[in-house]
Amino acid sequence: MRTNLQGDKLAYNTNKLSYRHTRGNHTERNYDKRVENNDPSTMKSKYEQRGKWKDPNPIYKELIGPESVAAFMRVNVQTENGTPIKDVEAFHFTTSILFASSTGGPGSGKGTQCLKIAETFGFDHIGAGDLLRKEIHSDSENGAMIQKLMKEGSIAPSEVTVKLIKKAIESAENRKFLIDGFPRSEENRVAYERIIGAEPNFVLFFDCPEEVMVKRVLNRNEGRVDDNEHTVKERLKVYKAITLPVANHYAKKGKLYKVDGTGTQEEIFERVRPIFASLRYILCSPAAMLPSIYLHQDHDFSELIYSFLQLCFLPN
Ligand SMILES: Nc1ncnc2c1ncn2[C@@H]1O[C@H](COP(=O)(O)OP(=O)(O)O)[C@@H](O)[C@H]1O
Ligand SMILES: O=c1ccn([C@@H]2O[C@H](COP(=O)(O)OP(=O)(O)O)[C@@H](O)[C@H]2O)c(=O)[nH]1
Repeated sequence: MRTNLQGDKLAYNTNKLSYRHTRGNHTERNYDKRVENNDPSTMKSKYEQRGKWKDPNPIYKELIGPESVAAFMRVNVQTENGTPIKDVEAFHFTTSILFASSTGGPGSGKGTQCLKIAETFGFDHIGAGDLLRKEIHSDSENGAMIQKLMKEGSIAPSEVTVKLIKKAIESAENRKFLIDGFPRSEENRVAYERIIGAEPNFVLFFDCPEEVMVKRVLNRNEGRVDDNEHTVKERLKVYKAITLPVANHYAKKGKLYKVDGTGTQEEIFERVRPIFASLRYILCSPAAMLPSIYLHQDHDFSELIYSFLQLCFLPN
């Protein structure tokens, strides 16, 4: 038995801190058993023996980094009688910032779906094209140049777009961003990583046949300078030559989530929803995730969490 700074009796020694448990006993024997059962390597081999082990979905590997898990532990470690241990480093909780991106051809439905995602799952929606259009209408020094490039179906200089995205991120209160229609080129991607200092945690890709995209663009009717037959042809060329390779880059990293972009808006959203539904559970309610797992100070918690997620929430 040890005491902390407030004089509370700690249930176990420092590397056996008890984790608040809604059921069961906090006896030392019970605790040891639980540590053994929930130890990542034990857990993995147990499920491997049963032929049930699958590598976790890469989305979650990205999201639940050791940093957020460590913070999670600090907040939740408690004494035997349930009062928080106050000499544990800090009581703040920091979830990793989540950056999601969407890509796909013009008219593939990115904007429409991203708005629904943002509304349903509490993301800040940052439309790269929207930011550029605002810039055109704000009479900024770059406005005329951006308008010319848009009309040609080309891509604006990366520095300009990334700085606008950065500003939008900085002025948002949220920690979850959905950056729509970006990155559109390899140069965009590199500039984003350099200026923002992060890469998207995952990228949604709306897969849509060309004729469907063209039809949607020509019916968009929002008065855009680039929604005409000539420009849409140019945009499709740019998309195939310059944007698709970036999507392939993310695919190789296991970050690309391809969504069939045909059908009604509702049908598409039902394909997107499961991806974000499980994310929401993880991001909004980390404390709800691990009600019965004891944590061991020296462990790499991320593996433990991956195992848990894999067993409980992931469909495959
Ligand atoms: N599933 C859909 N079926 C029919 N029209 C759609 C669908 N999704 C979006 N649209 C319409 O098609 C146009 C292009 O969609 P948008 O979301 O702006 O695409 P993107 O952002 O990829 O260019 C818009 O007018 C939108 O209302
Ligand atoms: O990161 C971006 C996003 C958009 N655009 C420009 O804005 C236009 C419209 O893009 P948006 O995503 O709004 O529409 P979409 O092409 O998907 O219909 C593109 O063709 C580009 O000219 C750009 O240069 N960089």
